[in-house]
Amino acid sequence: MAAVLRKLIQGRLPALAGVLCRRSGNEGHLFLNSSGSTLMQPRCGYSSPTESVIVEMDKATGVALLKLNIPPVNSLSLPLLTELAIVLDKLEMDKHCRGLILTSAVPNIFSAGLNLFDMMDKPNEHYSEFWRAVQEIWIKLYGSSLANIAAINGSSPAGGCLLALCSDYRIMANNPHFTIGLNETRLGIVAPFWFKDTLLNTVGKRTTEISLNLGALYSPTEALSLHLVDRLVPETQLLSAATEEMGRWLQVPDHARQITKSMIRKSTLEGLLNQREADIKNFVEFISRDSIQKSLQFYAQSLQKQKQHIHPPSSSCRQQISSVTFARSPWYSLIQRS
Ligand SMILES: CC/C=C\C/C=C\C/C=C\CC/C=C/CC(=O)SCCNC(=O)CCNC(=O)[C@H](O)C(C)(C)COP(=O)(O)OP(=O)(O)OC[C@H]1O[C@@H](n2cnc3c(N)ncnc32)[C@H](O)[C@@H]1OP(=O)(O)O
Repeated sequence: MAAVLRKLIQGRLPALAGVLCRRSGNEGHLFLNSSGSTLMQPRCGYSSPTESVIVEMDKATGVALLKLNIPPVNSLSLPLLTELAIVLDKLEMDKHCRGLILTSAVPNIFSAGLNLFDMMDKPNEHYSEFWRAVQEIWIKLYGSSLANIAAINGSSPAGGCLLALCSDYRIMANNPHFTIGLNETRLGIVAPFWFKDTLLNTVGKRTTEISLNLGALYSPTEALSLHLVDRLVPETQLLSAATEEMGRWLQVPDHARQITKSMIRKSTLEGLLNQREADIKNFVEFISRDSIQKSLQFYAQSLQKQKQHIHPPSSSCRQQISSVTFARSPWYSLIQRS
């Protein structure tokens, strides 16, 4: 496979030779070194010692089912991101693995996005390490050489939505209680340029403009209409639909699909790979501001207060979800106080 890729890239697609990996420091994935040789490590097994990332490998099909398993909401903490990075590397290095289905083991939640507490009241060194780990996961997932399908079986705000956006295809459970979107502005923070680019590549400029500025969270039906997700299925059929869809992706020879994916995603990946350190510096400077810390604190408190004051949404009325989501915004807290 490495030989085929080398030949194709050196012989027929010289422009692709030497892309991406020189600055990435990532082994495997779609990154090739300047001589066109792959940077994959020797094959090895994989398992997650703490079971916060469950991997079920179907040896017959070469498809790995990866379930995030950090109750209550699969928030992406530094330990989870670190563990996920190790698992992704191992899958990428496994010569038998061709496809990855990403889902959640936590009922009703795909992922609540970045762990708020990793961005609050911490020293700058922690923010820096945390942001590097977030970047790493995006680079590994968005640049993965595996066919990657997200089986979105619950709510998926912010960083959770980003995880799904990294996939090649998104199938969501058609449950009106679930929401998905990049809601960062509602927390008083800003989605970084590479979150924005990933959304832009998926849904186009106008939808990105509206979604990001408003911090919009969408129901599955709305997400489908915006092409934020590709397909809706009843919850009970989600994994079988993802497996069936994976079959379609695996019918294409790996090298052809991988090079095609690399061509399409290369410039977006380079956008971050070319300025990782500057992006980390920017994040640390931004997140450590007093005003941003206050916004995050309001937001985290409002999440906890919701528990005390608002019953969890039990009816099928989507309006209720929207108002709960809005009520969690720090700005709403401020309006309420004034
Ligand atoms: C000039 C500047 C230019 C550029 C900027 C530079 C850099 C960029 C800067 C910053 C960008 C940072 C990017 C961040 C992206 C993110 O991902 S931020 C996280 C956003 N996440 C959310 O908004 C989701 C919040 N959670 C929810 O909406 C709900 O919890 C959810 C719908 C997921 C589930 O609802 P429900 O089942 O009712 O559960 P609860 O709400 O009751 O929650 C259960 C407990 O979990 C805690 N929790 C929820 N979300 C998080 C989280 N993200 N992190 C940590 N903890 C979380 C919640 O508080 C409850 O805790 P408790 O049991 O009360 O202790």
